[in-house]
Amino acid sequence: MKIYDWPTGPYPARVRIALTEKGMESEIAFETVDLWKGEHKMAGFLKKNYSGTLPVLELDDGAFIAECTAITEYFDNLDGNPILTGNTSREKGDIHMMSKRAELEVMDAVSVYFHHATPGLGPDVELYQNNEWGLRQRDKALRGMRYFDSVLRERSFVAGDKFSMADITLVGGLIFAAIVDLPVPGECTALLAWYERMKERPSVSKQLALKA
Ligand SMILES: N[C@@H](CCC(=O)N[C@@H](CS)C(=O)NCC(=O)O)C(=O)O
Repeated sequence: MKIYDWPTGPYPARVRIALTEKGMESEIAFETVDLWKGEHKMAGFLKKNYSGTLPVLELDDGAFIAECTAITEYFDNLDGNPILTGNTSREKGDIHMMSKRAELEVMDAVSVYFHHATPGLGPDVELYQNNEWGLRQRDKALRGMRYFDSVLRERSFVAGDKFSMADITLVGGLIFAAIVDLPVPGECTALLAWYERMKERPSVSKQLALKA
């Protein structure tokens, strides 16, 4: 199996963290696609992933799976021990909901801020930018951080009492926020404490040690 990615990219980080949690990294070959050169928007890559984003998993039969959540689910179920995406219907529902929420309210919002209200990947790649939309999404991300702070005041992990894909998604959001200099508001003490705990996990610390 092969993953097309950008090693320090915040979305690819989610899949790399999941692979380390599953102990599966050695089973995967990684191929870098240069975001700064816009290689992810070129015709050859768009055949692999219509959305023109990283990461993308290529299976041994030549099929492609895009989207961090889909790739994580695929790996998590390969060994019949889905520790990241849930065993029971209830766990699966809670994890899916909270992971989606971490994407919508934090990670994707930070991404829109990066692509629209900062230079993003540069003028050759960012063909349309809307500063006002980007700034609104920055504010949405900050509201999302406050929401997750309230969640983490009540529980140890994003989707309940166990580490899951939902934690990985929120970690990805905070990795991206740090890249774009969007700090977690200081009053979000539960979110900040949770993030410190996440950084103690080998999967997360290994990812954070990678340098751009
Ligand atoms: N919904 C996608 C988003 C992936 C994504 O935005 N990846 C970033 C890499 S860090 C990317 O390809 N950005 C380039 C762009 O949007 O032009 C997923 O979860 O995999």
